[in-house]
Order: sequence, then structure tokens, then C-alpha cells
Amino acid sequence: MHSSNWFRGTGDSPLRSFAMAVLIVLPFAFAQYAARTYLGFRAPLGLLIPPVMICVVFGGWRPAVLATVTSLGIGAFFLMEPRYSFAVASTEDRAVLVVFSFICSFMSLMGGMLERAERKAGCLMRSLQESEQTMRALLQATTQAALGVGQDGLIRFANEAVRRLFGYAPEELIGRPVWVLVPEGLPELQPQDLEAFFAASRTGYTSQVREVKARDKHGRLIAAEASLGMADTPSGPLAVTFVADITRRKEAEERIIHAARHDPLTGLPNRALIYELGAHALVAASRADRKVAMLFFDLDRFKPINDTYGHETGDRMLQEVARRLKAAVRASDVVGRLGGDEFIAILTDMQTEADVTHTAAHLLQSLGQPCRIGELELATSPSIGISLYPADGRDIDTLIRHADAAMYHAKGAGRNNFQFFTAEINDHAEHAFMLEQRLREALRRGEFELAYQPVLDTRSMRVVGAEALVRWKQEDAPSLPPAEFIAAAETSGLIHQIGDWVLAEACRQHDAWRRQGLPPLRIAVNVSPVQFRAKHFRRRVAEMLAGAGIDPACVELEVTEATVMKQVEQAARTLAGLKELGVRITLDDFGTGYSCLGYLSQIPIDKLKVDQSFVRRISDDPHSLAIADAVITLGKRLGTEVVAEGIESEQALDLLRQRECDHGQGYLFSRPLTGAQFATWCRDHDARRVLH
Ligand SMILES: Nc1nc2c(ncn2[C@@H]2O[C@H](COP(=O)(O)O[C@H]3[C@@H](O)[C@H](n4cnc5c(=O)[nH]c(N)nc54)O[C@@H]3COP(=O)(O)O)[C@@H](O)[C@H]2O)c(=O)[nH]1
Repeated sequence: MHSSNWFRGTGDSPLRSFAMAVLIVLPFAFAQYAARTYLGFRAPLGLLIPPVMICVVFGGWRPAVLATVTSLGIGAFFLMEPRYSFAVASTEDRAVLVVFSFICSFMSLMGGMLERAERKAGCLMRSLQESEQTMRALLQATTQAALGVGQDGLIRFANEAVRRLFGYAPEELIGRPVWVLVPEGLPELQPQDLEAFFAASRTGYTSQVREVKARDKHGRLIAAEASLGMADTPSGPLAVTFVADITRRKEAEERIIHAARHDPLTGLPNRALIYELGAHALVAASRADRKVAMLFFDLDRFKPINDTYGHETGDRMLQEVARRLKAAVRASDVVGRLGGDEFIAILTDMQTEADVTHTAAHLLQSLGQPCRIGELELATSPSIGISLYPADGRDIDTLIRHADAAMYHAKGAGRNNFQFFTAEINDHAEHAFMLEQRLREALRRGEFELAYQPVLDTRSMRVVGAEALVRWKQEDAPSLPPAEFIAAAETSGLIHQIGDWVLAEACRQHDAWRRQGLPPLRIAVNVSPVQFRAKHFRRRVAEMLAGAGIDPACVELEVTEATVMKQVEQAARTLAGLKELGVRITLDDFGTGYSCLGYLSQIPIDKLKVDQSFVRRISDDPHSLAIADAVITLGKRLGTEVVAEGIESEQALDLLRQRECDHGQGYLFSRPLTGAQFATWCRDHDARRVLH
């Protein structure tokens, strides 16, 4: 049967043709519907099926299709007379139509799936392209040089910023080994370690940041920071590195580190660096079985130069000393400044003590030469203490401590000389060290107490005040007088805490006497030169007074003449600050040594205290009497009160009274007493006075 017969066959009518067309289109429409419903998209390929099938069925291939269908046995089912047959088609045509519909559905389905796969692939491709473009744009936009390095160490990727950092065009770097850029400092990018880096990344290696030394095209070394990460690419893992130039940051860091380890005035190593370099020197000496000498320098008469000619001159002198010190030792030796006028030289690689002596003598000679500073020619000299490694100590701390002790010995031996540390100096230094430890303990345990010596009006013999004198009451031992521990407290700096305690305790006792009904009194407190020169002394006094709630006018601070004389201008400022607080100032030990009276008008004082060395001899020694006389007269001229200490006899008291010395204190009246004894003594004294 061919197509024309088929059209002309049974029931061959427009209606039959229409029915055939509907039957062909229906499965196709169904397939389209199914694809859209269940797969969610159109199947455009299915559109080709109807015309193809129509050609097949109605064209010359119809017999072949029928034969195939029949031979496959499918046709038998359809060739059977169906119970419900298509009214418009022959059995063969029905079979053909069923086969068509299967093929149609299958093709539509396949077409749909194909289309879906294509669309998915297209989407993936587009997103890949997008992310690659984004990545490229980001890598190009960043100011940091970005490199991609393969497992073989070759650069696979370089962004535009590499040009700025390394001087290479990006394309110049592609394919070149990364160690042309990173010659040192980043082990992961060295040939031998690169493999290990990649291996580590496979077992969960996380990104890291390293500081590296990189090299640019011109061989210049750059301080850089490399952030390393790992990327999986189709061609294998890639070490992705961002490299930032941190030269400026490193320079700033180095400046900060340098500043932290060097003395700003002389540029020499400071204490921290001296310890560090010294420790290295000791290790090296120990390996080579050599000696190291620690030289501790203190400049003689530097303070007066500083005070007289000003800090600028003093600073220039210290710079000159630093220069001479450096010039006099070898480059391998260490020269540093501990602070103030104290310098250190660590002489390494010494074989004998004679070597050290030779260098010390040379340094003494060099530093003793006058310094020309502007118009001035100023001379200082060093006192040098020397300790040796390993004999005098095996660590820097001990060596410096022992050299310092030897330096004090040199000062005591007339200055401008050097002294080696000895067993005798050691004993002395150890005693000082032990005393310092015991003082700390004493402060912690509250072992200090105050004794109070009455101060009387020489005319009326009324008690006008008390001088507070510190004592150290030791367990199972007699109390120690201040002469035994004040110097050690000053050296160790513990005097600040002790001084604070003395002032606070004296104020507390003053308040207690007031409450007990004692007449209004002034309380005198001794101030150490170390306390007086401390930066925050005024503030400390203000806090103490405020804490005690005492009327500041009742407090007399006793400062020695020597303390004031050492730095007159500075002392005058400090005294003026203290006066602003409302306290009174007494110049203690007046007449002992300095007696440069010209400065007295510059400083605000309320009282002069005639030193007890004159008062005790006032009746036997005309010279002492003359001095006491002069001090009292001077006090009158200056409008200050005058107090004489150390009055031990009626005779001395009479002489002082005759010269109108205002106040007096001494064993004639009373030895220093406890707070309670003082109150009783005052009452008894008043009673005796009334009776007389
Ligand atoms: N920084 C501080 N220094 C203090 C403090 N307390 C005392 N000191 C100073 O210690 C030095 C010795 O003092 P001290 O052993 O207490 O002796 C004082 C008196 O006991 C003694 N004195 C008093 N009258 C007489 C006397 O008639 N004869 C005699 N031989 N000695 C006597 O004099 C010392 C008082 O001296 P001064 O201070 O000059 O008035 C002494 O220098 C104290 O300053 C303190 O808390 N902090």
C-alpha cells in the first residue's frame, strides 16, 4: 500500500484526514505538555517530529515502517480487531499511529532533556566566565602584587601591581621561577620547600601571612608581607600569594625598636640593649674561654657643670663623652649609657687583667681631656669601677652591680681613677644589698616608728612644736637610728615610701595631740634630698596633707642647706611649689659647708636651723659662737625664724637667748620621745613652767 491508497482507503474522507492529523498532533502535544509539566521546559526538538513523521508515514517509507512494526510483533497487538477501534483508521494505520506517538513522546522527552542539559551547561559556563572575570578584575584592581605559583615553582599568574612592586611586567614573570622574586625569608617558596608547602595544603593547610625579603628587577631588596593561600585549579593546585610592600612600616618599626633600645641623647645602647649585647658577649667569651670586663663610668663634677652652664651644655658634654668612649674601644666592644652621667663599656675578648688595666687607663686619660663646648672649655673626669667575667660574676646583672660598687670605691678613693671589684668591696656591697632587702621587709611589716623631740620658744619656754625623727624598731633588737638606714633607703629609692609614711604618721600624731587637748603645735618633718628632687614630690606632699586633713600651716618641712645648694634654681621652684600648699620651710643644718649666703634671698624659707655642731660647742668655741651669732643675725635680716638644735646646756641656752634665737631643741629639754611620752612631757613641762 502506498500513500495515495492510504488516503483513498476505507473512510478516506476530509473527516478521516482531519482525524489522522489530530491523532498525530495529540501525542506530540501530550509529550510537550509532559515535558513542560514534569521537567519544566519546552522541547523544541519535538517540533520537528510531526513533519518528519508525516513524511515517514505518508511518504514512501510507510510500507517499511509497517513491516518493521509488524516484524517486531508490536503490530500483532494493533492488527487484532480491537474492541474499541478507531472509527477513522485502518488497523495498520492505528498501529503506525501508536508507534508514532511512542516515538514522538520519546523524542520530545529526549529533546527536553537535551535542552535542559544544554541550558545547565550554558549557565555553568556563564557563571564560570563571570567569576573568572570578577577574579581577574579584582586581582588587577588590587594594589598588592598577586602571584599564582604552581607546584613546580613557576609563576602562572601575575597581576598588574607586580610591575610597581617588582619592576617586572606581569607577562615577563609568567613561566619564571618564583625565587627570582623571593630570594630569602619565605621558605615555602624555596625550591626545596615548595613541595612540602603543597603537600601540607592537601592535609588542611590554612592561609598564612609571612614577612619576607623580596627582590625587584634591579636587585633591590624589598621588605614585603606575603599572604599565602592555596587554590585548586583544573591544572593542579596553585599557591596564591599577595605581596605588599611594607618597607615604610618596617622602617617605622625599626625606628621604634631602635628608640626603645638606644639612648636618644647619645645614640648609645640603653640599659635594655646593654643587657642584651652583654649577654651575647658573655656567651661568646664562655665558648672561647676568654674574659670580659665590665666598666662602670660615673662622671666627676658633672652635676655642677650641668647646674651652672645649663642642660644644653650638659647634654653636649655627655655626647662628647659618648663619642670618646666609642673611639677608645674596639668595634666589637659594647658602649652604652645607663642614664644621667653613668656609662658602661663591655670589653670583650680580654685575655689578662693587664689588658683591662691598659684600656681603663686609656679611657681615663681620654675622658679626662677638657671638652670644648662653644666658647667654654669644660673638664670632667671619670670614676671607673671594673668587674670581670667570670671571676666577679657570671651574668650581666651581677657584673654591673659589682662594677657599680667598685665605681663607688673609686669615687671614695679620690675620683678620676679606676678600681677593680674586690672581696672587700663585695662585702660592703653585700651589706648594702642585705640592708635594702631588710628595709623592704620593714616597710611591709610596718617596723618604722617616730620619735618626737620638743621644740621650745626660748623666751617663754612654751612648747611650740615637735620634730619627728624616724626609728626602725627591729624585732628582738634595739631601735636603729636613721643614720644607720637613711642612706641605704636613699640609694634604693625606698626613701620615697618611708618619707610618705613619716609625713602621714606625723600628721596623724599631730591630730591625736590636738584631740588630747595639747596646745597648738607645729610638727617638723625631715625631707631627704632624694625625696625633695623627685619629680612628683609636691604632689605627694599635697596628697598626704589632704589625706591627713591637717592645717598645712602646722607642718614644717626641713630641707638641708646642702640639698638646696646643689641645684638652687630648681630647689627654689620646688620650695615655691611647696609654699603654695601652705606648709612652712625650714633650712636644716644651716652653716655647714655651703654658706653661700647670696642664694638665700632667692628661696622662700620660713626658718633657719643652726646646726647642732655649732650649738653644742657654742659655750667653749668662739668660732662656733660666731657662726651661731651670724646665722641668727642673718635670720633676723631675712625675716625668718631661727631655731637652734642640739642645746645640751643652760649656758648654751643663755647664749642663744641673748642673741634672740627664737626656738630651741636639745637634750637639755628632752630627748626624742614616743607620741604618748611627748604628750605627758608637754603637760608636765607646762605645769613646771607655771610653777616657776
Ligand atoms: N630623711 C629623713 N631623715 C631623718 C628622719 N628622721 C631623722 N632624720 C635624720 O637623721 C639624722 C639623725 O637623726 P637622729 O638620729 O634622730 O638624731 C636627731 C636627734 O636625736 C639629734 N639630737 C637632738 N638633740 C640633740 C642633742 O642635744 N644632742 C645630740 N647629740 N643630738 C641631738 O639630732 C638629730 C636631729 O637632727 P636634725 O634633723 O638636723 O634636726 C638627722 O640628720 C635627721 O635629720 C626622717 O624621717 N627622714
